[in-house]
Amino acid sequence: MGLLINGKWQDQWYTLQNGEFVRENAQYRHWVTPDGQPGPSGEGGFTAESGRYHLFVSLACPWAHRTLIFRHLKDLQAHIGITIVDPRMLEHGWAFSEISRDNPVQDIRYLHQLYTRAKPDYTGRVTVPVLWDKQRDTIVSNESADIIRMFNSAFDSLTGNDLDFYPEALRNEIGTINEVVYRDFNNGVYKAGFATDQLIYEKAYDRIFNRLDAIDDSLNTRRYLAGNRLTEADWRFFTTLIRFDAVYYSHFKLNKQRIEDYPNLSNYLRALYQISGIAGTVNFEHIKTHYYYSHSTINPTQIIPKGPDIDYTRPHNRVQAFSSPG
Ligand SMILES: N[C@@H](CCC(=O)N[C@@H](CS)C(=O)NCC(=O)O)C(=O)O
Repeated sequence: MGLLINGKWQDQWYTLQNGEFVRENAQYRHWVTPDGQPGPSGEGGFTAESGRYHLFVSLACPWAHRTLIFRHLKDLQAHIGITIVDPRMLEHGWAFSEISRDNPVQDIRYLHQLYTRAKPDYTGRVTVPVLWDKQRDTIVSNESADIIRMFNSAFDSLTGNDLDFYPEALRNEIGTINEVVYRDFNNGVYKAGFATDQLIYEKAYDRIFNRLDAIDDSLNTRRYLAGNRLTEADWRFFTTLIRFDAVYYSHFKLNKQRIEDYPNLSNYLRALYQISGIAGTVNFEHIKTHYYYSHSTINPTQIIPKGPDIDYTRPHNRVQAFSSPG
């Protein structure tokens, strides 16, 4: 675990601010667009082309997981390759192991070498996911929220897949949901888990379970977070939800209750998991290994729990609950 300072790797744990983990903003915010025009941020010149871009991901990471889900939902597998890092993130940070022989960037062992290849004096954290441009030999984006939006539409004319998880009419609603779900849940679990101050931990814990209670209630009348349509808001929520009972409940001390114990959330989670191809993006071995083995300040023995034993393929009630009577 560490970061780059002026292009030099330093092995160190997160620097907290008065006991609180504060996430660093992603530094690469360019956009792939259909014609290479600049997107909402960064420079232009990143035209959507088959085989030009490559994703570096961890199967453990909830942020990287979003990009894998969108690569699948939008039929981008044949157009965008992936390299999966080793789940154990230790003194060199994310590293490539024998499972990542398909790395298009040769002669690198660690992800930080990809960052310094793009910018030799890079200063900052070295995170997954990374969307890499093989043609310009640089990073397009290391922000999952942007990458899923590019995947949602930029390659549509190549794939012929025009499924839209960020529909114009729901954008305000999706934005509002994303903001609170990020603050209280996606990032909230890290705030609780990495806290070195009791009150900071308890504040994050309360926010998480208040938010889960509210969403569980809202799922009584809404099939998905933004109403009756499946959107990016659900997929951003899903990647934290699916890790909760296996990791966050115990490793991050979020043990008020499990997602399994929520009537609506547990069914909603299984419904998303059972959408075609999604289970294939979920790898509990990588997920558990990463957190329990890499966070040695939290789990110094590096013992990885065997359980839990939850069957996400068992039936859910979401279709039945939302089919109109008669
Ligand atoms: N804003 C980024 C956050 C990505 C992120 O924090 N990834 C974690 C893994 S789950 C990481 O690579 N952490 C390494 C580090 O912070 O040193 C995104 O959503 O893409």
